[in-house]
Amino acid sequence: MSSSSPPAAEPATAAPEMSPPEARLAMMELANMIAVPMALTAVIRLGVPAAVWAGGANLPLSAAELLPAGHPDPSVLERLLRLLASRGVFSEHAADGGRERRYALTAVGRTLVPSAPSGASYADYVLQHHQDALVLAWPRLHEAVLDPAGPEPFARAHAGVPAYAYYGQDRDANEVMLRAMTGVSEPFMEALLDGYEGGFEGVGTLVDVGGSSGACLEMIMRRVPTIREGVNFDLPDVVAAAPPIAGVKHVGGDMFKSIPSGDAIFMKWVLTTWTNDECTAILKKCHDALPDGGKLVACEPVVPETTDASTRTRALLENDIFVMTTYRTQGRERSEEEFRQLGIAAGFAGFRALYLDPFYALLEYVK
Ligand SMILES: C[S@@+](CC[C@H](N)C(=O)[O-])C[C@H]1O[C@@H](n2cnc3c(N)ncnc32)[C@H](O)[C@@H]1O
Ligand SMILES: O=C(O)c1cccnc1
Repeated sequence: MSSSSPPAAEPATAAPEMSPPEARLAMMELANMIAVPMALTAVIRLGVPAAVWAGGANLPLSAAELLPAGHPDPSVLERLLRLLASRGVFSEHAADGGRERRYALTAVGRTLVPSAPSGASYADYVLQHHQDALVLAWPRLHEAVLDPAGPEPFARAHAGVPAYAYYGQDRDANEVMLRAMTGVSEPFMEALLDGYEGGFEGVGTLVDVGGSSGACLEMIMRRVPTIREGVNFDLPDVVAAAPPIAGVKHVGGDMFKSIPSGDAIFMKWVLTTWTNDECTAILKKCHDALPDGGKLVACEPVVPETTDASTRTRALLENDIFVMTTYRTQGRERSEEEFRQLGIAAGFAGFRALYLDPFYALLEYVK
């Protein structure tokens, strides 16, 4: 997938007229939707995806086989697996003449198993989003509507401490965040590097702003050997927990104050969490750190113009509300035009968007 225009929207199908019982059923499903991510979190905490995958075997296993021998009641786990099979995470197989249900991972379920040497996967992202500290913010979502200029729900739930500062104060939360970002970024970076051929040509020093563990930078440098030096720039507490990477210098600091200079800047999933004014401030610091003609390569979700029921639209709109709840009420997914305008406000002369992946777009700003 590589294009300068976003993936086509699903044809706008008029919502079929539902009978009252069908409508009540649809609302019953929505009212209990929390069961899906929490069942997912539970099976990950229990190590189920890795046990089923078993190094690539992916043989259908029963709940009893997934639990320690002598477990008093495997039916509790089986109920979670049935729900997740109905949601496409597991495939269900009948065994023992239909008396036993067994479960293997689908393609969706396989995203929960690490595919890169870091050992991180989408399972870490699921765990990050459903840890107690983040879940506590959700019941306060309506307060973001009533007080849109006030603190975001996460800060309201944590005595005014915003999420990034909270991670810095809590070793476990910091570790979970690093793994979550790595787990989501690694498979995307493969797609980016396949589609953005020549994009880093002529770059000797590349700075990753908000680079977290440095996993993205490591992948870029493995594929583009002409980059001699990588600078992984993030908050001091974050780089302190990042693993050493050959050719990469971890630098702690604050992107609102100053950003290390380089031939080009990479920045992934940073702008979405900040307000328009904060984004302009970050982009201005990037502009200052680049030579004339230098590029900022940003990767961010771009919100679709149309509203439909496709998986892509739902994933993007749900993530927009996650950002509103966790990072900033006015931090948000933006349209391509909004990203272009942010670049102009910061002094960038050129802009283009490439759609190399259904979730993230590549936004290229040229000084
Ligand atoms: C959502 S994460 C994205 C991580 C990584 N770029 C990726 O996509 O895998 C945003 C990153 O921005 C970093 N960050 C937040 N505030 C920052 C600041 N003031 N200066 C530098 N980095 C910051 C966070 O610590 C975090 O690692
Ligand atoms: O964890 C997330 O979903 C996330 C992180 C940064 C920016 N937007 C979303």
